[in-house]
Amino acid sequence: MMVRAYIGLGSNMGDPVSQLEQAIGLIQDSPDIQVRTCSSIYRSDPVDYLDQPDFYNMVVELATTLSAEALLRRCQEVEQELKRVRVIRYGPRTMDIDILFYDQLLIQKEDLEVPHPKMKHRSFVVLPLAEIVEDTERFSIPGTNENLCDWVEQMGNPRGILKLDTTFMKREEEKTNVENRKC
Ligand SMILES: Nc1ncnc2c1ncn2[C@@H]1O[C@H](COP(=O)(O)OP(=O)(O)OP(=O)(O)O)[C@@H](O)[C@H]1O
Ligand SMILES: Nc1nc2c(c(=O)[nH]1)N=C(CO)CN2
Repeated sequence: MMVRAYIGLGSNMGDPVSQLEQAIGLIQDSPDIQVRTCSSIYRSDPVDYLDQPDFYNMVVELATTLSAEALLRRCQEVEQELKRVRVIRYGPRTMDIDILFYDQLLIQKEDLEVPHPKMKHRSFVVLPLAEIVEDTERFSIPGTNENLCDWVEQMGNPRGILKLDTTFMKREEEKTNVENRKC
């Protein structure tokens, strides 16, 4: 059965923009996975562990016949192929891939929690997600009474995040507030 899934990608070591591009290429080349839509790339201040470079994040919509567990394994293989180095928890990494949503499923296993538990308050996930979801109000969050539009509204205008103009663009820009026009 073909299922819609959303993944979040992040990188803050090496050449993040090129690594995001490579990760999407590897995912697209996987049997049983199609890349449907990619958000813009967002550059943001690190959260949780602050003493590390800015992150480059994006969200991608997939169509897949893989189970959620098999999709997680494939995402972990792609992380490995990009030589992910992780020394410090929440610290710098060449590639981090999280499964945000897998259809409307609620999964609570030791090695896989979907919807991803931390994403609600992470502007670098919610904003790119809202960019590629057609109707944020109709996008309900499994396990809650909320929809994506509620999350966007609760977030207000987050600081320290910049949407890059072009996907896969390499340009240093001054960080400003991202204007939050969805909903
Ligand atoms: N939805 C999910 N997507 C990806 N990994 C998940 C998910 N839920 C649980 N995990 C588990 O998280 C484990 C550790 O992930 P990782 O090392 O990337 O954490 P982290 O990136 O440091 O922290 P964060 O959870 O804040 O992204 C993985 O081995 C995986 O089994
Ligand atoms: N801005 C930003 N900060 C982070 C990120 C990330 O992807 N983007 N990932 C982390 C580890 O999960 C910790 N902090």
